[in-house]
Amino acid sequence: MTYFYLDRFQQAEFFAEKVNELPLAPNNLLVKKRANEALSLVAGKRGQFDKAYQYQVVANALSLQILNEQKVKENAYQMARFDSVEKNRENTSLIQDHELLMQQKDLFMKEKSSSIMFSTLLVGVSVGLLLLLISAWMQRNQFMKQAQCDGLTGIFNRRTGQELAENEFIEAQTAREPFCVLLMDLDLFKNINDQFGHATGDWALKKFTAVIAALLRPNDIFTRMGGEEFAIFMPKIDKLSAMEFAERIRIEVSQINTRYSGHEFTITVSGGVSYANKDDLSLDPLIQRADLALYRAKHNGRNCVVCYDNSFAPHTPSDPA
Ligand SMILES: Nc1nc2c(ncn2[C@@H]2O[C@H](COP(=O)(O)OP(=O)(O)OP(=O)(O)O)[C@@H](O)[C@H]2O)c(=O)[nH]1
Repeated sequence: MTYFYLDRFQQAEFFAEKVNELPLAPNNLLVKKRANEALSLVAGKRGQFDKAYQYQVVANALSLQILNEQKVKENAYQMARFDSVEKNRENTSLIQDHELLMQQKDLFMKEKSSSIMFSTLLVGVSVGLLLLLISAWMQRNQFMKQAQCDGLTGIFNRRTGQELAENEFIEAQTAREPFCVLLMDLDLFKNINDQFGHATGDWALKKFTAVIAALLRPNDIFTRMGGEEFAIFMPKIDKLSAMEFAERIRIEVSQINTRYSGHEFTITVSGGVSYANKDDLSLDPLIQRADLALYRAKHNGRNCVVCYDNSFAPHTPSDPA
């Protein structure tokens, strides 16, 4: 164009032709348009109006193409902007969703931890209560045992043993079943205490109890009546079997090895057996008769068993056995 305005048409035409030969790439559109305009002007100056017109048409077409290119670029730019705005919006929404999720997660974790705390507390309180109940129950059992049993030997004390035996006796009488009592008294026990001391006497009482406990039947009620006097209340056993059992006890006791007490001595026991009559209304007369038999055993020289019979008391009720 510069050459054209300097009236150097030939040079203007030469360079415009050169530019016009460039390929129809988007970067070349503008220069090609200007080249065609220059060629059109040159042709117009030379009076070649047809040619000028054609160059002008090409220049216009190129202008249009340039305009289209710009529009396409603008559209692309707008689309890109729109995309970017849309992506930003999506990002913001995603971030908000994420924050919401995190808050929900936080809430869930808090709820979970408080529920775990509550469960732990509940389990702790339950276990504590259970332990308290168990210890109360064990204490109750211990108190009951202490109230029912003799502290030294662990067998029933007189009150409990006689109470249990009384019930068994009434049941036996109602069912017309036999019932026997064996009263036992350790022989010359005072001598053991005096010679070897009270602790050895205690050892002898415990050993004596253990030996007899091993011989008892499940129904027998073994009782410490007091001091060195013991009783076995025997439901469902006749006087013959009761005598055999008493004799067995006597022998076993006489064979106790006392070496483990630290002293060597002999333990013997005397026994009195009585049996229930149909006229007996309570356990007391049986115990009294067993006591008489025991007294007779002591009188007979100790270390023996005597069974009560009518000869002890000629005026007592008749003996059906
Ligand atoms: N070590 C000890 N001795 C006891 C216990 N209870 C009673 N005794 C003693 O037992 C002895 C009983 O003596 P006595 O009643 O004279 O009778 P015994 O010496 O066994 O003579 P006999 O019964 O006639 O054979 C007393 O010395 C009491 O102190 C006890 O729990 N432990």
